Amino acid sequence: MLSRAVRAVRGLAAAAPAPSCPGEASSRMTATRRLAPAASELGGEQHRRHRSTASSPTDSQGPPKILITGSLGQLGLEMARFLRRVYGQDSVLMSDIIKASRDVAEEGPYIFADILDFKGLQEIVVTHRVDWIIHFSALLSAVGEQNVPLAVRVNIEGVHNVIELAKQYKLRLFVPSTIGSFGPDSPRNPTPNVTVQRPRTIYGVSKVHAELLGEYYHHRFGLDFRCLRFPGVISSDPPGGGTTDYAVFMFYEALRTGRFECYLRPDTRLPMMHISDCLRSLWEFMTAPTDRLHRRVYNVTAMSFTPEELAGELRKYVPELEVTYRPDSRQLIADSWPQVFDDSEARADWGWRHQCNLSQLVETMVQEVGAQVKREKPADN
Ligand SMILES: NC(=O)C1=CN([C@@H]2O[C@H](COP(=O)(O)OP(=O)(O)OC[C@H]3O[C@@H](n4cnc5c(N)ncnc54)[C@H](O)[C@@H]3O)[C@@H](O)[C@H]2O)C=CC1
Ligand SMILES: CC(=O)[C@H](N)C(=O)O
Repeated sequence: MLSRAVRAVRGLAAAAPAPSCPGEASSRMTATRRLAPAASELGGEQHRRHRSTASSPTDSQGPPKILITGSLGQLGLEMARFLRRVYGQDSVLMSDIIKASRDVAEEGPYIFADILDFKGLQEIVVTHRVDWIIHFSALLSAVGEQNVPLAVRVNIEGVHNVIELAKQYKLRLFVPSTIGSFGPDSPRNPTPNVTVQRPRTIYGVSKVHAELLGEYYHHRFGLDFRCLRFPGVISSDPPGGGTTDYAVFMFYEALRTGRFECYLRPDTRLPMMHISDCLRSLWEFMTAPTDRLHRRVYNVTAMSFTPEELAGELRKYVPELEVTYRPDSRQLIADSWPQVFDDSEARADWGWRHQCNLSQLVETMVQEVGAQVKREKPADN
């Protein structure tokens, strides 16, 4: 089965390795232009640079071997599909602590990896000759508040393990951060790359910890640590228990029932991004030449909207959509987060550009969620 993200690139030049948001012809042209040089770099200078920082200095050719932790979550599965398209099926090792479906297991290598088990991770890195780790395992903002001790272990101890491993074996390490690493004392509109960060969730605290530790290991030990602060990521895969998840749920409920009860107020503005932009930003950042990176942690975003603005756009496809609002504890979290994210440093330093705007995002989600909802319905006899 082709992934949703990969399906989204149909129509782009075959050489283009990354998914893009389906939209106007002009944005497809831009995607093709931007991606073609990146694809050609894979066999060239940039590719060799990957390997020169990797575990074995004698490997001067071939794609990087990439371990993704927490790869059965909302971002991990699509990231694995994306990177397998770029580097080949066997170059990407998916891992998690839950059992993969048969379909996922058949797509490429999948192994058990608990990020709390340092020796187990060490064995994986050595046995599979890992070059990059993309560390996705985490408890997100809302579920983190439900189980703080577990969030501390997974989000903080887990980062200690992968960071130490990356240092020992000279791996390139990506750890995502989030708009949730900011708090009520941060400027919210816009929120710059460097500003006050006093988050009020264990999720946010753990992400600030990861950012600072990664920067420290970079400066102290030369670790190739890379971190993007993502906004709410929207895809048709089930989200993992965050505050921005309402935006995904709205599509499902609109297309299933025409009604949606939102747990945030209608005017709650939050930064957001379609998964195709998220995956591409990560890959472009991971392959950016070191001399372009003036920082190790960058904000990235695509848009900001409120629940009522999203509902307004969605009514172009579901005119009868009724949305009611019943704010719960997630409102408090959202009220402390950025409303508009300033990602100008990522744009200036390594050329970040989003491709998917609100209307394109809604069009894509309506198609994908619509197809899923259709499959849920029992077939007519
Ligand atoms: N989805 C979003 O909107 C955003 C996500 N991020 C970050 O991106 C990363 C991935 O996010 P999602 O895919 O949405 O999360 P998710 O909640 O969907 O997936 C997280 C995965 O971590 C795994 N996991 C939990 N405990 C583990 C352990 N002990 N060992 C190994 N794996 C374990 C879970 O089984 C799950 O598959 C997270 O670090 C998150 O903070 C950042 C900003 C936005
Ligand atoms: C923005 C995030 O980090 C995540 N989606 C959450 O809401 O917790």
